[in-house]
Amino acid sequence: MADGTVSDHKPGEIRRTFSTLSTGQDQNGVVQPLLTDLYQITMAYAHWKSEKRTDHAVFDLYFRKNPFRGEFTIFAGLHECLKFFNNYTFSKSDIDYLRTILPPSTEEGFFQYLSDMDLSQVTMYAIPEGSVVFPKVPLLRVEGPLPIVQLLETTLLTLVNYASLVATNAARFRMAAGPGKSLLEFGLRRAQGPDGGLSASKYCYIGGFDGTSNVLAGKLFNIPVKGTHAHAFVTSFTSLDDLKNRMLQPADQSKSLQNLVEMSQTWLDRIEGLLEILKEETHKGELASFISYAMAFPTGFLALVDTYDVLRSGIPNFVAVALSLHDLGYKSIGIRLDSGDLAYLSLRAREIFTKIADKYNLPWFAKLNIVASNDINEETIHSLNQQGHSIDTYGIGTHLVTCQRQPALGCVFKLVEVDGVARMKLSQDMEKMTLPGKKNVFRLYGHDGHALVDLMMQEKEEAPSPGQRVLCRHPFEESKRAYVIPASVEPLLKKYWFEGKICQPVQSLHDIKSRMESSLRSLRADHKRALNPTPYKVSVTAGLYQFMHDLWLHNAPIGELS
Ligand SMILES: Nc1ncnc2c1ncn2[C@@H]1O[C@H](COP(=O)(O)OP(=O)(O)OP(=O)(O)O)[C@@H](O)[C@H]1O
Ligand SMILES: O=P(O)(O)OC[C@H]1O[C@H](OP(=O)(O)OP(=O)(O)O)[C@H](O)[C@@H]1O
Ligand SMILES: O=C(O)c1cccnc1
Ligand SMILES: [Mg+2]
Repeated sequence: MADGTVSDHKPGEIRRTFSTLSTGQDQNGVVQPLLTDLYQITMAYAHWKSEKRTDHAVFDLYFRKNPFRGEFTIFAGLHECLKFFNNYTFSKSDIDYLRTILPPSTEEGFFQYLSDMDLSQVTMYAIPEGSVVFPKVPLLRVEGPLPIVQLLETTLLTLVNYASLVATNAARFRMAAGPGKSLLEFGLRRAQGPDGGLSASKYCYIGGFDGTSNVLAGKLFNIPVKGTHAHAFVTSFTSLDDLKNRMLQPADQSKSLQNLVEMSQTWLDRIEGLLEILKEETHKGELASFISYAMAFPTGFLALVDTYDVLRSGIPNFVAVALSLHDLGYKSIGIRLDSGDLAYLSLRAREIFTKIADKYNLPWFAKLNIVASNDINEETIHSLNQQGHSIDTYGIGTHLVTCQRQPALGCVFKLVEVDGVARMKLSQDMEKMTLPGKKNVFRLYGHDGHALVDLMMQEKEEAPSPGQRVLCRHPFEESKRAYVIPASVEPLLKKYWFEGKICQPVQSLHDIKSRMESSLRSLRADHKRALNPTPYKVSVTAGLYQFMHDLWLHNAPIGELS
């Protein structure tokens, strides 16, 4: 991203790419077999002792409800799941530690079994990362020896849950802001710890953000890093006397050094009438800080203007320094607003920039970038849009990365089949029933290219074909059903892990971001609107419907009244 709006540092040539990470170093050494719940290990032991080592299990990873009162979710985290699979081995120190926490009666053979364990007998199908996904549909289908696949549950969930939640949050911010705005993730300081911060930067980028302030995320994931400066930089200056270095080299290297402090003061004199301020009112410590920043970044000057008074001090000081820089051949970038009424202040700032542009015949000045930050959430952006504003870039931290509106997605990992026999978890709550058996999933599209419905079916059933009518049933409500004649059909689950290897081309973060954009585009607008969106239909074939309802009746005990 090189929009030139905010000081940015483009990815360097020697930067490690996302795909090289996948083959080599771990981004996150924390992701390892012991990053799991104790009960996975105890179940593995019990399975091992019960001779269930070779039972062939199928598990589905899915969520039950879209987050943020929305009707869609962005699936993210798959690449990290594959890296986890690739590196899956219990080290000697892992085994030594497990010996200390399992009862002394634990048989030696089990520790040997763990030491020898790899994922060569595990197969994983997944929906491509960055896809729009819906409740109940398996995002991952993991098959293999029962104790081994069970052991993967917690780690897969921790890799998918937050990634998908925060990517979805980012996509919602992007939709609220609109395509023309720049979105920067500023959340590291407020995230749930260092790993939360790093994951947020990565998955917000997938979800539609343009960059992050997180430097390590930039280095690790090749994401554009961007930023402005803080209030502390402004308040660290008290007067112009704080400026020891006052001379700046003009852009034309053949010209001699010029005194930026004198030039800025002269410009303040010249603009005070036009801006209807008194030049004495502008804070001279603030002016000094702007001059200092401008000296350091003459081609990337952007000032935080709300430390003292946006209209009577911050903006006039910025304008004076920006016009001085212009005299020296440099174009400034803009301002950041971090408090007050962001709609009103952005409009007033634009008015002032336009006045200057007209008066001094500098059309670019009217287009200066206005960055807004300060506890912005999705509703704030919708509200700003309604009010009218002139913000070009949003810097968003807390609400984005902490997902304050809904802090967890609630993905689950459920057993659906053992040795070819379907399993089903019953619940009073229909939402919590598992859809039994090994399933395939297809997305059916209409003639206008929009997705109509996701259809799950038993693995043995024939895939739907374009132009052929197929009955799509609500999984639980008998009366809800519809015939669909799809214009096109997309199989959603692809084989990603087989015989100990990743078996699809590794996607870069940029590929995943592009998939997110195209996948979201294929969703009708009414499913995406902020208020009361229409639910997208997730359905099952008549065959799967009958199968699961028979199994349901078979498993549910018949009560007796007395
Ligand atoms: N025009 C606007 N419409 C809706 N919300 C806005 C608008 N302008 C700002 N906001 C939001 O209103 C809140 C204002 O925050 P707050 O009440 O803490 O005041 P503040 O501007 O930060 O003042 P101070 O810096 O003096 O504490 C922020 O969450 C901000 O995103
Ligand atoms: O508001 P967020 O969406 O979380 O975005 C990140 C915030 O981080 C910085 O604030 P800082 O840490 O300086 O604290 P303050 O603005 O709350 O005083 C910056 O000025 C933003 O306001
Ligand atoms: O660069 C910025 O302006 C920034 C970075 C982190 C948090 N708040 C602001
Ligand atoms: Mg702030």
